[in-house]
Amino acid sequence: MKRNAIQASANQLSVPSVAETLALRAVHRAISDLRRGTPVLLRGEGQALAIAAAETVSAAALAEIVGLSATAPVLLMAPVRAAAVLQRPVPLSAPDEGVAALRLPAGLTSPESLRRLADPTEELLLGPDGGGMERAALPPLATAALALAKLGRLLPALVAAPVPDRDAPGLLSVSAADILAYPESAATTLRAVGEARVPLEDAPETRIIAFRAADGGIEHLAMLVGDPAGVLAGGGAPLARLHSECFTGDLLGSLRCDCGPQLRGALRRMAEEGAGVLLYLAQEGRGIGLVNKLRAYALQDEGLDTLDANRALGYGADERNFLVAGTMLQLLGIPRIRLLTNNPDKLAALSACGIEIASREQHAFAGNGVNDRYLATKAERFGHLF
Ligand SMILES: Nc1nc2c(ncn2[C@@H]2O[C@H](COP(=O)(O)OP(=O)(O)OP(=O)(O)O)[C@@H](O)[C@H]2O)c(=O)[nH]1
Ligand SMILES: [Zn+2]
Repeated sequence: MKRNAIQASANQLSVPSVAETLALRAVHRAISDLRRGTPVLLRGEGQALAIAAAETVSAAALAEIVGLSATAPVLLMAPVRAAAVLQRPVPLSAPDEGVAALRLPAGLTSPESLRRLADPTEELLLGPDGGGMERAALPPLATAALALAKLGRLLPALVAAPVPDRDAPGLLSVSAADILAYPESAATTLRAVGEARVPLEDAPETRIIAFRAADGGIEHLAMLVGDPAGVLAGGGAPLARLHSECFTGDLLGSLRCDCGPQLRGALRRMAEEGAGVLLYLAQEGRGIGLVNKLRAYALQDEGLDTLDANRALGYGADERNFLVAGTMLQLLGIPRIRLLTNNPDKLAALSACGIEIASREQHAFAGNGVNDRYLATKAERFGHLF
């Protein structure tokens, strides 16, 4: 069997320690619990917080949290969403505190009202005065709580109540510090787990290598077109593209974005040159997931642009971590590239991972009438280099 020279080095950089594996596993399990509406116990700094996602919490889970705490639960949200709910600005108590707590009036504690309070695509439940909702003191570990909901690609809104710092029967305990370290820890434990030759319409000489992190999350893919190792051996830099998954654009040909033409265009250009590597990253919707991207589209149809729509949901404009891409290139033995992109963040992130970017290759496609505003926002507000 003929083996690609690059494939041989496509294994793991270093074996994760037992502690690292346990930490990743606990966070991954906690994400699953939040997604199915089960409460989770956050622990750290001698404190503990019982949380459940507002989007999925059941009446039984709410009762469980209430039963564990001496105080009434509060609603944790991104400040921008809290301001929309209260219908007045929410000044932050510290410059980097990306979370606010709201006291829940008695009439607003059903799972249905919590879900609606969390979701900006729903009609506001409250009157113009905020319906009796008030800010509350921020409980401990609130930042990690919001981060966990985001890792679960849920709306970043949680019911939360401080509880005694000891195990609670039936609830999974997870360390707040492990949650905050998770994106980086997961990226550094990637290893190649499967590969095959997959001739593509646009690039017949293509191999696909799948990478999986120790958390067992969704795999990232590398498409090796032609012979990138040969280009490197000759002292050159192969073409490379970091492509974040876009179900609607890549698979369905959605006109709302430029992902489809960018994906096929990159593969075609690599095939024409005889070499290239396309990293297909499991970062749907700039890292907010497909469901939230659909919500963001609904908000865009009401007038917000792509950046403000993300923020209205409580997410950042771009939640991606490109360390996964840097790690994959290292595992593939590709330390030097010519990067097809218009996004300055990708250049900075790969350089920070020690990848040498020999040049940036522009990767722009004409608007189609539907995506013109999206492309304009990328240029004007994301600083894309068109
Ligand atoms: N949240 C959100 N994500 C979107 C929207 N439109 C497209 N996306 C996602 O944006 C990502 C596209 O990213 P990339 O193709 O890497 O594009 P980019 O960051 O503009 O960088 P370059 O194309 O390299 O210049 C995909 O994950 C899409 O699903 C949108 O309106 N909202
Ligand atoms: Zn897209």
